[in-house]
Amino acid sequence: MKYIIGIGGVTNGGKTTLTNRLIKALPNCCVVHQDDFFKPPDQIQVGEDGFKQWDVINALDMEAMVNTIKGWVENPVKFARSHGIQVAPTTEMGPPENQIHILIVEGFLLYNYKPLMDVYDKCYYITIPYEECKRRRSTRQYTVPDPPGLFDGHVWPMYLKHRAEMETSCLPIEYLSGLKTKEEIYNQVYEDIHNTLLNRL
Ligand SMILES: Nc1ncnc2c1ncn2[C@@H]1O[C@H](COP(=O)(O)OP(=O)(O)O)[C@@H](O)[C@H]1O
Ligand SMILES: NC(=O)c1ccc[n+]([C@@H]2O[C@H](COP(=O)(O)O)[C@@H](O)[C@H]2O)c1
Repeated sequence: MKYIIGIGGVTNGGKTTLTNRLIKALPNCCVVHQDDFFKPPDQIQVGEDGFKQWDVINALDMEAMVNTIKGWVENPVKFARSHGIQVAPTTEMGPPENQIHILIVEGFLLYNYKPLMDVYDKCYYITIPYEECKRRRSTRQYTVPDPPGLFDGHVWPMYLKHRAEMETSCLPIEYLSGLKTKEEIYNQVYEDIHNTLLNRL
């Protein structure tokens, strides 16, 4: 059985932190990070506001991201092996039809791109309020550092726009408060996934 989990949400909400905890705990679990698909800086458009437009879907090579996910869907064992992830032997997992393969797709713009909308079996979305987001973001080092004013001029307005867009889609999204402790968020999600997978097997 294949199971694809989306961990979306606002920048610095705690997506990577949660994902890293889950991949350690879940069996045969691979991950695709949306951040790995950012185009190089010279291909990022500059908006009328003078800022490079990093927080839009065009800043990402979404075709490559979709192809990576398709690669996992076609052959999760091969995908895991080529990414250095140990696959449990079939004997440990029971018959092949009971073998679970999990893919976590993590990123800030997961639910705003049509070709990806129906790949997820479960959609999580982490939120934190403006002040906390700005505080966490101010300590974060990206490959390209944020110029002064980027958060208020581009990052936060784009987040609000994309979130509103996402909410008009029919995706069943489970919201998580990124203000809870890392442990609480992990426990909540782990239990949820665990119960869902037990019911499906
Ligand atoms: N539940 C949490 N409570 C407080 N700080 C958190 C929590 N989750 C993550 N952080 C911190 O917030 C920052 C961004 O976390 P990260 O997981 O990289 O976010 P994202 O992948 O959503 O951008 C890091 O410094 C991380 O330690
Ligand atoms: N990884 C990169 O190359 C890069 C460069 C510039 C900005 N960013 C920022 O990354 C953010 C998304 O990633 P997080 O959700 O991990 O914060 C966006 O808000 C974007 O502004 C990433």
